[in-house]
Amino acid sequence: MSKVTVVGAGNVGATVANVLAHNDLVREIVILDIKGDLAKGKALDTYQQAGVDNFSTRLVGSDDYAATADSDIVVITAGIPRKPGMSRDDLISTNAKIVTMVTRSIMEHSKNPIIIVVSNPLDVMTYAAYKASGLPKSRVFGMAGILDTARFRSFLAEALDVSPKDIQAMLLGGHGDTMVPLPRYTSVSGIPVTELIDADKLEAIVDRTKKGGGELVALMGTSAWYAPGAAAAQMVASILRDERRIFPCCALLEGEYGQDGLFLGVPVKLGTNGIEQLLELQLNDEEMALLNDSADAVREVLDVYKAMDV
Ligand SMILES: NC(=O)C1=CN([C@@H]2O[C@H](COP(=O)(O)OP(=O)(O)OC[C@H]3O[C@@H](n4cnc5c(N)ncnc54)[C@H](O)[C@@H]3O)[C@@H](O)[C@H]2O)C=CC1
Ligand SMILES: O=C([O-])CC(=O)C(=O)O
Repeated sequence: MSKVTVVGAGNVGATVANVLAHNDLVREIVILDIKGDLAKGKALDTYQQAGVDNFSTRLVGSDDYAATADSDIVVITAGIPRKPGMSRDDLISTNAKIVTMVTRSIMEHSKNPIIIVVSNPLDVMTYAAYKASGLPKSRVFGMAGILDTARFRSFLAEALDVSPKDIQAMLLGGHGDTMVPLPRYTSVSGIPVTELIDADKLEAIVDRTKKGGGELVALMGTSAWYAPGAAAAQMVASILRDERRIFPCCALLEGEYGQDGLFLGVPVKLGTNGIEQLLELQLNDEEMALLNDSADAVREVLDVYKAMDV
């Protein structure tokens, strides 16, 4: 049994902790937030759910990094979420400082954790955590692709009147409106999705997926948390159980997909050591062009980060 720290006791962080506690595969979850009482309250509330839902995971809330000592996995959700009218990239000046500071503090108390970044703008915040941690690339990666494919799958399930469980999908690129859902790698119980739905309808669903985060921000005035929190918890579970599941995650590319020195969403295998393998798909020209556009969009934000003094 292991120890997991979730940094940020807000909407996403509290959901990650809650879902993970229900999985009952972690000895202790520490929720850390600059708002110490909020962290303590969310931890206490979730632990009081243990008697109702029958799990053994202990939960501790704190604003002191000493409580995070010897964490096996750290999920970073600290930072501001966007409001209607903002893009994820607008969060960079605030969140780059937060993610960098959080990562340094974590590394003072845990020698060799696996870090999963959730804070936005995701691809660049994952880069920031990688740089601040000094950890190998297999141990620092970001959550976005599970969420984005889950949205794609839910829209397809609704359109086809089938269960989202039976839809397998893949998606590449940055966690922004340039993300690249891949219909050619999407199937319903093994049946290519392109055989089941009109091209026009599929295109509309791809477009809705790309803007899926913004749709929720417009509805709620802040960004989503249930699906994002569950997605990050699913990554933790694959690592702790050494399930070796293949998920689209934000990973450092060093030549793969023609990109170098950029964190971008690609399929990876998650096991005990973090990223056990990065899979390179045989993309056609159109898919590759879309991925290159997405990489260019991420690189623009990365350049802003690199020019910052964090
Ligand atoms: N990668 C993805 O797919 C998703 C990313 N996000 C991102 O996750 C982040 C968190 O979103 P929410 O939980 O909705 O926000 P929230 O505002 O509910 O919670 C953020 C928490 O971070 C804490 N915090 C701020 N600075 C801190 C610091 N230096 N140390 C420790 N804690 C600190 C705040 O006190 C707050 O409790 C946002 O940046 C959001 O854009 C949200 C959904 C999906
Ligand atoms: O849209 C946002 O700002 C939060 C996020 O990344 C998502 O829900 O996909």
